[in-house]
Amino acid sequence: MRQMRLRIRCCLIVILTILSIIMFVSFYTILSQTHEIEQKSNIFKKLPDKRNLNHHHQQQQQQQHIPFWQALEAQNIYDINSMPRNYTVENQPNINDKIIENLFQLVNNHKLDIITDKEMNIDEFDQTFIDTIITKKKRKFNQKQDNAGDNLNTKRHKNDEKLSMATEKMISKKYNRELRKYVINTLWTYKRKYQDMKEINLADMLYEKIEQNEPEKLNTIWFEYLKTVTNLHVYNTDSKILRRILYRLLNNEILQASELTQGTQIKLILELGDGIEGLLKPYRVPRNYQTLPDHYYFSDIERHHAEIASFHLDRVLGFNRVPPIIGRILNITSDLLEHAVPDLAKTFFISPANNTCFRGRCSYYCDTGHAVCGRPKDFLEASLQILLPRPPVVEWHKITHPYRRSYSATKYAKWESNENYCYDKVLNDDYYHNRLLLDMTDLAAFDFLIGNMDRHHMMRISSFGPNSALIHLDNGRSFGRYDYDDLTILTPIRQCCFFRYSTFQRFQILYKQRLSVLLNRSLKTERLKLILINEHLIALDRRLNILLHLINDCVKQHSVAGVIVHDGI
Ligand SMILES: Nc1ncnc2c1ncn2[C@@H]1O[C@H](COP(=O)(O)OP(=O)(O)OP(=O)(O)O)[C@@H](O)[C@H]1O
Ligand SMILES: [Mn+2]
Repeated sequence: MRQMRLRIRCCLIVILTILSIIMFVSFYTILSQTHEIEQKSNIFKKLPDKRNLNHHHQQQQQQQHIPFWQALEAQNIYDINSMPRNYTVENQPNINDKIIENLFQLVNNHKLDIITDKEMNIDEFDQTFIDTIITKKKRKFNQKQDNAGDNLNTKRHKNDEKLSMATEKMISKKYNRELRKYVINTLWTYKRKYQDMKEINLADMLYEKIEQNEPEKLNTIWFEYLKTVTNLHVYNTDSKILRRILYRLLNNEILQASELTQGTQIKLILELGDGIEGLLKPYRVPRNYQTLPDHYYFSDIERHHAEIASFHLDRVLGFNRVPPIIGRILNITSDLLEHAVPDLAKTFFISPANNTCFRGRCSYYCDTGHAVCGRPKDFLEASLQILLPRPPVVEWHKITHPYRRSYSATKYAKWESNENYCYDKVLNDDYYHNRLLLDMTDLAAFDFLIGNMDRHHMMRISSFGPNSALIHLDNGRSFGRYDYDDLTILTPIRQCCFFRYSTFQRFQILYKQRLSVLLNRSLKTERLKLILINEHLIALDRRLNILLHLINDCVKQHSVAGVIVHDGI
């Protein structure tokens, strides 16, 4: 009997030991996985960003470990802990709220929205003066174009400086004044011409083509969405379709993945069924990664979260010119590799860390050293944007931005040295005597807020005809700095001193209700967490203030009616 008891006890002890070993092993495995997550931040602690070396010690103490249970919740745990959070803003502006309030009052007193043509408070411009000067200047400009070729080289740059100095002398301030009046007049004429025009939508425009070639697409959600893509915007906030199309982007099964060869950095086209095609840009860098100090805007890596944030900001600003986009988590193997066309499939591999990667074939960052890899294994965050119909179905206008940067480390663009550039090149050109001018200033305001220096072209659907809004594509190189506001992005507004009335009114509301609060609210609807870190939100409020100060400077110089234009849009 005693022996029996002893045996039972022994058995119990053995079972308990085995159980505790199993528990210990499984607990260790879970812990070590969390440890893997936390290790990343440790790596960054050992290798601080050079710019922040002086702050580094401080920040090291500030960085805290994220508890295990929080780590399970936060998908972007790498992002949250990966880099120092302390910073000082460079070129901090002198902001005065009173100036902004006064500006609002001044503009509101003008009641630009109810002024009729007759009451327009702009003096008659001198038509003959404009005519003679414009023809002269056009001839001169064409000559310059012919002489210098199309390259932005230093030699030409020096030449231009001489020429533009001469031009400036020849064409007096009077010319600029007359030209400004003339442009405002053309915009009023434009308004009169188009204000009663019905919006055109893509569904109506493409109906026959689709009925002939792919009639099955007429009953899709995609076709419903096309009804809301018009010459004025690429979605309708009031329509249920926006929610439905975002839902499809987020949840539809991926049927095929291929690489979009246009552009420089990796992006995939995903076929999503229901007629929908999506443009995917993958996770590349953490949310608080700042553009490397030695990188020009044209070397900067594209950020999927910047694309998503830009969509939300554009919507908050009331433009509705960024095609709908969502953040989505994908499985690299089952969502992408298993549906990849052969050319793309060839570029997949398993990394030494056992993560699935692909590198694609694009011209920038498409080598094994810069591959897109799962973190961990197959887990990939990406942005997915609806792909609008492209040529030959729909014709696009790709307009070289007059304020395009030089895309070279050694060369300058003309607008950088010629303060009269807007009058010389933009206001002078009847190509801009329509909505394009104020679309361009809208875009400059948008780009300044998001910190995008990479706006080399302006895109619009030309099939809509001349009254067609710009479409704000390609915002991946924005939100690169939160500690620096690049004032040169505002050059179109500073030099032209024009701004759209409706945009100004919207900005007034956003200023009063706080842009960062409204944007953050919009971002909360996103599935991916923490699209913009707080530092970027703070920067947005700061930049809106700077922009309003700039408009105030313009108004001081040219009066309200000479700057703020109500073009009916
Ligand atoms: N949502 C979209 N709908 C339709 N076409 C699109 C869309 N997004 C991008 N495109 C087309 O694909 C081209 C390349 O996309 P994007 O500009 O985002 O890539 P990129 O690598 O940044 O290009 P680049 O190097 O020229 O700046 C665009 O110029 C445009 O013609
Ligand atoms: Mn680009």
